[in-house]
Amino acid sequence: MLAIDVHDLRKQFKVQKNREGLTGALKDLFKREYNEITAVKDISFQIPQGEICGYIGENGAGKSTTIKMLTGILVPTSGHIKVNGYVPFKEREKFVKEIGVVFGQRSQLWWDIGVIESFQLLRKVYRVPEAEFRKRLDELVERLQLGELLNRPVRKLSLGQRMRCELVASLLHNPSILFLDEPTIGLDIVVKTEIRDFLMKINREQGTTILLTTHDLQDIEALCSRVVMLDDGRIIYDGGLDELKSRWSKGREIHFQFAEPPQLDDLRQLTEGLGVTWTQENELVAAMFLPHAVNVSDALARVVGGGGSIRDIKIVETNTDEIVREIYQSGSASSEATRKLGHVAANAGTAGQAATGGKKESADNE
Ligand SMILES: Nc1ncnc2c1ncn2[C@@H]1O[C@H](COP(=O)(O)OP(=O)(O)OP(=O)(O)O)[C@@H](O)[C@H]1O
Repeated sequence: MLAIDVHDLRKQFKVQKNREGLTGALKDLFKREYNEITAVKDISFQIPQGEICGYIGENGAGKSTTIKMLTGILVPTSGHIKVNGYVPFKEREKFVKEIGVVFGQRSQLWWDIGVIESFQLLRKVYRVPEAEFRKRLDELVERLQLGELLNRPVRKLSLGQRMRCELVASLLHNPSILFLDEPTIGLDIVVKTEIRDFLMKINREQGTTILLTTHDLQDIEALCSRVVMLDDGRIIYDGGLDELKSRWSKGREIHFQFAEPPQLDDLRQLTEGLGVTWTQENELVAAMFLPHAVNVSDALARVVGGGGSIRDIKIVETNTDEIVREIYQSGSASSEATRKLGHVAANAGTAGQAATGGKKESADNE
């Protein structure tokens, strides 16, 4: 059985139009006018059990709306969804036991009570037997080093501590699918790394399927073998991360901060023949741009060995938004999208055999 099976999924929102001025407001009182926004436009994708898949796209692309439909919070306008064999918005009670959800920007823990009490409440909500709960809690607390936090109220936790507690909360009932919406947003690199390692482990050891929404390409690099990219409600890419990066991101940028103002010509000479380009960022910082084919350590060695006194070196990482933006700017998105959509459609065709019968479940907006 597929973990997630989505066919022709669409979500439209009705948004009230506000007419201008007093007469407009009066007219609105008597006869409301509405605009329709289509946030998700007939998308199809399938995720097998045990996969970690990144779900990316610019702000407003429709990621959260998809996740809300997949977790049963929103009812689709049309299309089919099955998550672990359930139609999320229809079979909620049974279905929620199968999934864990973490929205980085929102908490599922109660603010004023101790963390452990929130966990106990969730145990009751999910009807987890006490012995099983204890065993799981001990394991998760040890892994995420939450021991001394358990009795503190959530409002007194740092963001990193809270996020680790949110993860435990989402996993207490041992779900087989985890939905993570920006789980590392605002965290420092140490906590981000801890969380990524933890997610890798639960995926490897327990086969947990993970759908991850993020703007942080490092999250994707650390965790995902596959990426589904959304733009304006449509899937424009579904495939491996490496292919996406080599195809769409032009390369890496390294910033060197010098003790004395650097001479770009000298730097160009040092790296001659490598195919890198140099620009001046500010008085003391020069930026080296390396296309993918260039070996990073070769280029670094040449600059470092060049004799200038370097104060700091920073590798500037591309984030997912930049890749998405580059796709549009390169102007080749449409042909690529067509090719990829063809690929997606082909996949949907095969997976379609596993999908439920032909009846179309559709519902009104919430
Ligand atoms: N409840 C709603 N009512 C009306 N429009 C909505 C609603 N929820 C989302 N939208 C609209 O649907 C579109 C997609 O929004 P969505 O939140 O799914 O994007 P997103 O990809 O998750 O963006 P972000 O990265 O900013 O979270 C946006 O144009 C948004 O304004």
